Amino acid sequence: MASSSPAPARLSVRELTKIFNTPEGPATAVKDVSFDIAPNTFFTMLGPSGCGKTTTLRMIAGLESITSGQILFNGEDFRRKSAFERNIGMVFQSYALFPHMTVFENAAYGLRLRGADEATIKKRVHETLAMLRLDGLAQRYPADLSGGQQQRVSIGRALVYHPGMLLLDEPLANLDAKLRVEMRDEIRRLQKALNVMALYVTHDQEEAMAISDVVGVFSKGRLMQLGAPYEIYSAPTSLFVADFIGKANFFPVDVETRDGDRAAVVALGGSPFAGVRTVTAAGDEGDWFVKPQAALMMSRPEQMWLSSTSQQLDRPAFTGRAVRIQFLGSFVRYLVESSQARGEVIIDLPAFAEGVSEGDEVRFGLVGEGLVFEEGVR
Ligand SMILES: Nc1ncnc2c1ncn2[C@@H]1O[C@H](COP(=O)(O)OP(=O)(O)OP(=O)(O)O)[C@@H](O)[C@H]1O
Repeated sequence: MASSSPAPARLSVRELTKIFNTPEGPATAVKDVSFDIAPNTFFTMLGPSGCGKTTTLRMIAGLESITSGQILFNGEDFRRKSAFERNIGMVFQSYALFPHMTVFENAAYGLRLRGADEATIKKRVHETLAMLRLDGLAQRYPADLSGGQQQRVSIGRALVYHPGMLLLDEPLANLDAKLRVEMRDEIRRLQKALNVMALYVTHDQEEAMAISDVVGVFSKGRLMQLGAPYEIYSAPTSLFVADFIGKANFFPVDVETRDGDRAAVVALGGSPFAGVRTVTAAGDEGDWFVKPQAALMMSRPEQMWLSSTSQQLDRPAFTGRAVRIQFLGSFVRYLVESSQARGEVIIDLPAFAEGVSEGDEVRFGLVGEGLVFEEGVR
């Protein structure tokens, strides 16, 4: 007979929209958001304040009604289930522990609600507290714990009944920087050990990159891009994502010719570069960059070279002035002012550039191709 173990849970969100009625009239917080998350994935919703990530999470949790769209978990329509029936573990920034209950009772809460017997409760709570290295603190009250310990208890409380999905809304925001890094590694370790899907909300892009299998970048209620951290960093599909994730250098260019996805561009001052065009909105399959057309070319700081003006060059270059040189341990950062760039240029090199001091005129350029975006399309 075939094994009867349930298929691992998959999440599908379809054209999810949330419109709030506010005193100023209807306000769209989430607009046509769709994504598919594979079983056991650590998925992070990332974006600036007010972009709709918390509202999306709350709709999945059943804490917020849905204006339109669909949420399917394991093929089941979540709209037909109450928050309780969705069997979700939830962790909040504020911990939300019960102050009058011990650590043990806080952790036991979800099991009691589900009618578990005392022996099961004892076993599961002890297992969970041990996993979170809280075993010695079971009889303490939340007020007698550090912030990090309180957050561990709230994670334990969410995991103890083996939820189908773990939802975390900025869980580390109240912790100091060092503890945040420790806790994010621990959350990731637990999620992988328990094989549970995690949906995580943060506005901290480094945290999102470090913890996630898949990141969804949100802006103004829309999902702008979904991908592995490496993908959204190295192949952003919009100016917004290019700018929001990591550091980026932008150069105004004219598109001279194009061939499929590739463009030959000319920078201000006449230097020719090669670029890969990246599209953003739907519906731009047709003509793009009717030549010559203004665009922006993007490159990451570690995808740049830099040299002193005394060196002979046989490749296209920008010119500028190195206004600041920072030794940052594993790399050296050059901040360059150039009339050919939009804003200050950041160039990260593995070692000091020969013959370049602060204040010197420099030449610099892209290693390989840049990404070319239509200006203004974000
Ligand atoms: N109950 C509500 N009534 C009216 N508007 C709301 C409500 N909740 C959220 N909003 C609005 O919806 C938009 C999205 O809010 P949401 O909290 O989802 O953003 P967020 O990306 O999680 O931001 P933050 O990181 O600041 O929490 C915002 O403009 C917010 O003001």
